[in-house]
Amino acid sequence: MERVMGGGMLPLVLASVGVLVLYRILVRRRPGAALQDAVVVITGASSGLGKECARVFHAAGARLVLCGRDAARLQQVVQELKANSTGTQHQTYTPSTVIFDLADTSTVHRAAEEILKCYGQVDVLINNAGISYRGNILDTHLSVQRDVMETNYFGPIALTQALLPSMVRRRSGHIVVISSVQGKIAIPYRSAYAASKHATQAYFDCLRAEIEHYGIPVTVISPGYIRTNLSLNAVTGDGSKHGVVDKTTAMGSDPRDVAQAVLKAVRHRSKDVVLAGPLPSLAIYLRTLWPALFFKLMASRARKERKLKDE
Ligand SMILES: NC(=O)C1=CN([C@@H]2O[C@H](COP(=O)(O)OP(=O)(O)OC[C@H]3O[C@@H](n4cnc5c(N)ncnc54)[C@H](OP(=O)(O)O)[C@@H]3O)[C@@H](O)[C@H]2O)C=CC1
Ligand SMILES: CCCCCCCCCCCCCCCC(=O)OCC(=O)COP(=O)(O)O
Repeated sequence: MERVMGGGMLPLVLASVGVLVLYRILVRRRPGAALQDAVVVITGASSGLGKECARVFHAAGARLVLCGRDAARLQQVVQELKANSTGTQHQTYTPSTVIFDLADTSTVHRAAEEILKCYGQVDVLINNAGISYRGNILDTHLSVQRDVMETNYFGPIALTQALLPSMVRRRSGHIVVISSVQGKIAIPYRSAYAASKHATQAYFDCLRAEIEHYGIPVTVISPGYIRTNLSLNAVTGDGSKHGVVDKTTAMGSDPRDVAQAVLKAVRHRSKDVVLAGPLPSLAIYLRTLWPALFFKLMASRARKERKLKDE
């Protein structure tokens, strides 16, 4: 009897694996949703990943609303996009800009109204803007913990909540947030940043479940290190700028590749995407499956960082 079952199981397992592989190939090959004429709002579009997202969504024919705090830098992005419009496969549009500070949630409602006035609707909101932090919890002012939370968490959720009713009315739209590997694992000397990204992950996971029945997908994207100004602009425990391009940042992924991955995730309405190498990905699994080992590794990482600082 056992031999009969064993002999019968193998083809079944092989067939299941075959179906799974075929499914994955087909899913990868799906062209995904078209973005021609879609109204795409990108926060933090003046630099780094946001600017590269602006490039790829513009080239895909989206009508962009670019957001940031610095009008001149955003205008520069608009000029660059206009200059690169010729020869693209799709019809392209000159982006609109809306200037506001995400850390000042009292202005976010007005900004949302301004965003909606641009094209009368929002098809994709990409919450990308953010700042990072470096510091030791013992020496970090509570105001710094709060400020990072305002920019990375309260700002994006205020903007999302202000734009959501118009999406619900149309039963159409897509909410995207750029989180981080640090939204899934917390590493030493990043408390404010990791906490803000964990909060982001939790909020948007709740939102996904709550608005699924309106046909509005929620995509959380968690990249590893990217070559941008993030570490340069990071704040320290006393609120001053870190002002250094860290080695990890300098050796990170090309923001153009990450922007292409964001485009793909939007087209495929992916729910949760980790864009990182094998070690961070392993660390994410370890945090859930073997937390004791993960905590040991993080303590050792903290020891090493302390030693480097003391030298
Ligand atoms: N670089 C990396 O290694 C990684 C980055 N990420 C995430 O990617 C996202 C983009 O960061 P990245 O491109 O790397 O960094 P950059 O510093 O290059 O870009 C950050 C952007 O956020 C905007 N921004 C910052 N603070 C505010 C604010 N208070 N109000 C409005 N806009 C603001 C900045 O605009 P301006 O200053 O012009 O107003 C800038 O355009 C962030 O959410 C970050 O956490 C995730 C994983 C890794
Ligand atoms: C049994 C063997 C297990 C091996 C497990 C290895 C564990 C390695 C730990 C890896 C930690 C990776 C941290 C990655 C952090 C990251 O990518 O963050 C992205 C950012 O948001 C960067 O922001 P920052 O301001 O920190 O530059």
